[in-house]
Amino acid sequence: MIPVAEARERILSAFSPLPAEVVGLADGLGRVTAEDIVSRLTQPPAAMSAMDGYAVRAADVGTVPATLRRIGEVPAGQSFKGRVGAGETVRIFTGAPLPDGADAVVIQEDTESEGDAVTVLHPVPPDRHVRRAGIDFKAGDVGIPAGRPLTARDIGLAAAMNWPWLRVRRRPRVAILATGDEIILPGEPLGPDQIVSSNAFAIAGLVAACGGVPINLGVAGDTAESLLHFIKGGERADILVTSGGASAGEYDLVRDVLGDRGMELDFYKIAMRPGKPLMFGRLGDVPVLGLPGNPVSSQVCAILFLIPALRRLMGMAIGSEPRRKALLGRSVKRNDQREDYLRATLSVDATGNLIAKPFESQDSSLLTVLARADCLVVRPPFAPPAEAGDSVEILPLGGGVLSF
Ligand SMILES: Nc1nc2c(c(=O)[nH]1)N[C@H]1C(S)=C(S)[C@@H](COP(=O)(O)OP(=O)(O)OC[C@H]3O[C@@H](n4cnc5c(N)ncnc54)[C@H](O)[C@@H]3O)O[C@H]1N2
Ligand code: MOO
Repeated sequence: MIPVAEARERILSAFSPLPAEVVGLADGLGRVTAEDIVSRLTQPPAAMSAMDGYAVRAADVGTVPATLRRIGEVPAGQSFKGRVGAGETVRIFTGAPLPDGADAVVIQEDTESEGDAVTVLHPVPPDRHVRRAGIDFKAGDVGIPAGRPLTARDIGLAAAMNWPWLRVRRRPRVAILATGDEIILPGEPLGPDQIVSSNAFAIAGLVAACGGVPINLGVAGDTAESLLHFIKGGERADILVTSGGASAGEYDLVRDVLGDRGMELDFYKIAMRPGKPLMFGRLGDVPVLGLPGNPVSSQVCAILFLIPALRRLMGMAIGSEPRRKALLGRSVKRNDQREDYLRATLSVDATGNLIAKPFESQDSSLLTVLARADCLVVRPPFAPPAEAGDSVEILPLGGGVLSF
């Protein structure tokens, strides 16, 4: 059994960023930038009015009331051809360029006008209600760095920087194969002793949520023939993920069958609970991640190992997962040699502390517990017993809220 951190490193070292592709801006949401997005323009391109009112020379309205002569107007999208001289003003609108000579804008509510005479009732300092050229960004500025999954806000910024298309990483194709004679698909007629496949669907959801393309290969039976037949569908994938058939029984064939087929095994078995019989190897050009069959083991391993692999394929930085600290909501026993990932709820107590309360049962078959968990409490190998109130490390789980 190798430690969790080593398994993660070995998996990561098998992946490098996928080639880039060009997508239309509107299709960029969630895609990962393959290069810095550099502005093609300066924004605003010139000094602009932030208000509807009058462009003035601040020096002219230091003492009020001050009556100025209106010499023209400038709506947004046009520019004033002349120059504002002493005692003069130009009617201006929000988003219009400030005329030469003016250095401030008086909002129209602070003026009275009669014919060409505009009386300013309140003084303004230079630059009041003026947005100077380039205060948002300048041509050549990096707006969005490479390796960032694009939010709706980023798309808006890229559009403002005048990009109709973007270079992003190709989405990783993840072939997912469930295994087991007892496994059927949701909705199929259910025979006695059969189990409905949840793993492949949960993994597919995770892949899609992370920006990958899940390819569901179906369910292989517990024979070499069946496995070999089904894995063919994974040939053009960026990674093949299997679920089940990973442990010690006579029907747990994945490692042996893929081995006979030429898979180079990198490692098998890690010091982790749930997820001990994790396997990683390479079949031809395709990395293979063999997840255990137990549903919680399968999903927790996908969170810990498949997500970082996808991030690397998409050229994203691989930091450590977003781990945080919380206080235990109940006591836990000493840990053995396997790093433990306990399913737990998160809440905030009356004094504002984050409380992680592990579920009483941590059996790796319990899908209800996993679905209701807000985080995983990480217990290092050989951690001593811990009491309610002790500080622990947690790995928050995403909760159905779209990131925008
Ligand atoms: N003698 C030993 N037995 C087991 C060991 C061991 O070290 N020695 N390890 C245990 C651990 S830990 C795990 S985890 C499981 C992993 O088993 P497999 O990967 O071989 O998985 P299966 O036997 O195929 O299935 C286990 C369990 O999960 C259900 N399953 C399988 N696929 C799916 C699916 N797609 N959707 C939902 N549920 C699925 C399957 O019906 C079984 O109940 O092995 C222990 N045994
Ligand atoms: O590792 Mo198994 O995943 O303990 O159930």
